[in-house]
Amino acid sequence: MKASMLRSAATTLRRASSSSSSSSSSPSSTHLLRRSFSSDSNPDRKVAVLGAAGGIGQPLALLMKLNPLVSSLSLYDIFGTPGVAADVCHINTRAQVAGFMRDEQLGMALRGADLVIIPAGVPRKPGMSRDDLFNTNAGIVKSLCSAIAEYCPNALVNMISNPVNSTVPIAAEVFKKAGTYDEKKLFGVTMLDVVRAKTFYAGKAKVPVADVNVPVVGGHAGITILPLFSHATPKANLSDEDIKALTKRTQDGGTEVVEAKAGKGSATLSMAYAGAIFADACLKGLNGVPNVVECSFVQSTITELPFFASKVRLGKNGAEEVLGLGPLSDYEKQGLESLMPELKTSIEKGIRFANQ
Ligand SMILES: NC(=O)C1=CN([C@@H]2O[C@H](COP(=O)(O)OP(=O)(O)OC[C@H]3O[C@@H](n4cnc5c(N)ncnc54)[C@H](O)[C@@H]3O)[C@@H](O)[C@H]2O)C=CC1
Ligand SMILES: O=C([O-])CC(=O)C(=O)O
Repeated sequence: MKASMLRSAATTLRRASSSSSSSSSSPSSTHLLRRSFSSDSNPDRKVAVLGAAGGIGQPLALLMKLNPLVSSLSLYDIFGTPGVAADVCHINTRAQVAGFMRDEQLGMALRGADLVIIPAGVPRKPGMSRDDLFNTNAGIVKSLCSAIAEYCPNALVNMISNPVNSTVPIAAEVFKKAGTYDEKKLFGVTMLDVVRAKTFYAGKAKVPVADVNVPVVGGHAGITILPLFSHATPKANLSDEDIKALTKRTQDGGTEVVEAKAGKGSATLSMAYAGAIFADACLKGLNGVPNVVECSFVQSTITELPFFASKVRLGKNGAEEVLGLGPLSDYEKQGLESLMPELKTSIEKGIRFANQ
């Protein structure tokens, strides 16, 4: 790629990144590209991706390889990882890449990891809900989390596998049983909801997308996804109808992609982007960068539910602070009330499964 083309790609990505909900400058693939060519002065960090040969796993592996905060990138799947690792490792950036396949190599993939990202499991087809994935993905997540407890109990875990509203509680229970649970280190990745809310808001409000911040709270399925457009910046004078339409589109964003892919899976590229941004925020937190704030589904006391997505301050130990919801509009209050029963059921389903 010519230097001018690279500069232009980096500029586009930098603009996208500056719209993060972080109260400081948030990371992004912008950074990932721009800083790929800078010095290796950051501390060593090992990142493991479980499900690395999949639709999300492959582009996520690429984006993590571009991240200068990563010194070691471990790619694990039940098949296909030697090819993905051979491909990605030719990129002339800092991270040393290794591919691992099948159960017997899972320990090696995980040992020493600072951050484990889990996009392993089946995606939706049209007509399915995320909860329809539970029967397959719950078992996958449970066994991967048992291995994390054994081989890298101190790692941060970024859970992408659906249904996130249940897989995060499953992971928590597995870690509790193993005696390794630290609520600060377990994150359900809801960043794609934030990415979508920002994109849709910018389009409707006609403001530069790079400047937009929108927190998204609750969970990660249908009405449990609650974008707080009353907190959106820059402020815009949108009608109640506009806000309703934006909320619905954000809640149905995953389904929009599932239907467009017509049986070939769900969001992969936008999810890899969102996952890479969230992982980068976690690494920045671990490295002591101040004021890194992103939304995530975490153990929480801000509502009566044990897990809830909201803004989280990331630090050296993971989730240093779970931020409250702040004032809500009447429409958001209604949305919050409506989502609680469904989210409660999904959380309890995960906890029950893990304790069977
Ligand atoms: N949190 C979020 O916002 C989003 C979550 N997702 C979820 O991410 C998951 C993955 O989606 P895709 O990558 O599109 O699916 P995919 O089917 O393309 O890839 C999944 C990968 O997981 C691997 N896998 C299966 N069992 C495994 C195990 N025990 N250990 C390691 N790897 C294993 C498969 O071999 C495959 O390569 C799905 O559950 C999907 O619903 C998707 C989009 C957004
Ligand atoms: O909709 C799905 O099944 C995948 C997903 O979680 C999303 O795209 O938000």
